[in-house]
Amino acid sequence: MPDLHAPSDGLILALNAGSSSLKITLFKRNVAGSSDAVDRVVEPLLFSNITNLSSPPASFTFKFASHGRSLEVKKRPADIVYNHASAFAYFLDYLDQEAGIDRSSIVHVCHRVVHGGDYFEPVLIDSESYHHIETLSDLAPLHNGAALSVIKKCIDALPNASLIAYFDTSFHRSIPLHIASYAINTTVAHERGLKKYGFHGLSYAYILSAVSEHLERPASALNLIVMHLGSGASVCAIEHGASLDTSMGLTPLSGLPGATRSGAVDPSLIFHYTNRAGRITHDPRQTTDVRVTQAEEILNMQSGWKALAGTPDFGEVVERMKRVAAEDRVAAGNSGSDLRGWQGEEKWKLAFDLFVDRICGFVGAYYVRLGGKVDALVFSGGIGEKSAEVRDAVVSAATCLGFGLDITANTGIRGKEGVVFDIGSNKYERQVLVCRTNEQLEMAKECALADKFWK
Ligand SMILES: Nc1ncnc2c1ncn2[C@@H]1O[C@H](COP(=O)(O)OP(=O)(O)O)[C@@H](O)[C@H]1O
Ligand SMILES: CC(=O)OP(=O)(O)O
Ligand SMILES: [Mg+2]
Repeated sequence: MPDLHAPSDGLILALNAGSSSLKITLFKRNVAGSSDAVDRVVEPLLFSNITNLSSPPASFTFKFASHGRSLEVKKRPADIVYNHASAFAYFLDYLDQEAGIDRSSIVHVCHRVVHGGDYFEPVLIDSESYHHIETLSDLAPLHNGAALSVIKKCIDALPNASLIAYFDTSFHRSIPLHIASYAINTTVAHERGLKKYGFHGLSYAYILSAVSEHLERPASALNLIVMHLGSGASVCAIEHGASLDTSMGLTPLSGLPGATRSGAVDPSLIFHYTNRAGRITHDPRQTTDVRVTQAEEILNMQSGWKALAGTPDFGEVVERMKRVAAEDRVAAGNSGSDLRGWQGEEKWKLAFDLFVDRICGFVGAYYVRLGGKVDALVFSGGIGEKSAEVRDAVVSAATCLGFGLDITANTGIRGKEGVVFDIGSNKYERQVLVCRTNEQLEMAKECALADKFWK
C-alpha cells in the first residue's frame, strides 16, 4: 500500500472519461512549500486504466506508482464493465477490496469534461454546473454523458469529496473569431453557440508545459504543431503558447477521423447516406439520457477505423497492414524489411493512408497559419505515442517543410521512461518530438495549485 501518511494535504482522484477509455490516477498533494517545482505539487500514488469501452470486452489495469511496489493487475472483466459508469464502479470495488485504500482520504475528484461551452475555468460541480454540462451532452455525444455518469457515481460513492470539472474546451478560448466562426447566419450562430470550440485542451496544456520544460524555453515563446492522436484525434496550432486553431469544431466529430468517428465529411453526405438522418435515437452506451440523431450516431459511433477496417483499434490496423505487406513481399520474392514499401490495397492500408493524409492536411495548413515559424512538430495520444509507423509516414510527408526523422530514435522510445522524446534527425532544421500526454496530471496540478479549492 502506498505511503498515505507522508506529509500531504489530501488525496486527489483524477478521472479522464475518453471515448474508448476511463483513465484514473490517484495523487497525493504535497504540503505547500515542501517543493518549489510545479511538477512536484502532486505525486501519483496509483494508476488504473479501463480501455476498449467502445469494443468490448474491456480491459482493466491497476498499478501502484511507487517503485517498491510491483503490483500490476490486468484483467478482462467482460460482463460487468461495459461503459464508463460500470468501469468506475469496478475500479472503486477494486480500490476497497483488493488495494485496501480508504476512499474517505480522497478530498477532491477532478473530472475531465470534454465540452464546457462558455465555461472556461474549472468549476465545482453543483446542480447548476451539472445542468450546464448536461445541456452540452448532445454536442459531445461520446463524452459529456459518459463523464456525467461517472460524476453521478462519485456523488454516491465519495460523498465527502468535492467534485471539480475541468474542460477540454478551455485551452482553445484564444482561437481568434475569424478562425472559430463558421460561414453561416451570424445571428443563428450567436444564439445557438454554433462555433468552433476545440477539444483535447487538457492534453494540449500538458504537452505545452512539458515541451517548454524539455526545450528550456518559456511556453509563451513557443510555436508548435501538436497532434493528439487517440481514439479521438485532433491537431492544434499553438502560437506564442496559445491555441490559434484546432481541427475539431463545434463537436469532437470534425477534423480527423478516429476509432468510430468519420472526421470531417461534406455535410450533405449524411442526407445521401440515410433518409432517416434527422430521427432521434439514444446512445445505448450511456446511463444518462444523451439524445442524438441517426446522422450523429452514424458519424460518431459507426464510422472511422471501425467502418473502414472493422476494428476501432488502430494498433490492430497497423499490425494487420504490416502483416499483409510482409506476405506481399514474400510473394514478390522480396524479403527486405523496409517498411516504407508497403504493398497491397487492403482495408488496413486504406485506413492507415487515409489517416496519414488527413493529418498531413492539417500539418500543412497549420505550418502556413504559423507563417512557417514552427519550433516543433509533436506527436501524442495513444497512436501518436505508440505508432512509429504513423510518425514515420507523417514526417516523411512533411520533409518539404524541414522535418525529418531519426529512424532509430523513432523506433527506440518504446518502453523508455520519460515524457518528451526527440525523434527528429539532426540533418533537418526543425524538431520532431513525442510527448506522453497526461490529462489526469494536468488536472491534478491545476487542482493542487488552486488555493480556492483548499481553504
Ligand atoms: N502500438 C499502437 N499502434 C497504433 N495505435 C495504438 C497502439 N497502441 C494503442 N493504439 C491506439 O491508441 C488508441 C487509444 O488512444 P488513447 O489516447 O489512449 O485513447 P482515448 O481517446 O480513449 O483517450 C486506440 O485506438 C489504440 O488502438
Ligand atoms: C475529445 C476527444 O475526442 O477525446 P478522446 O480522444 O479522449 O475520446
Ligand atoms: Mg483521450
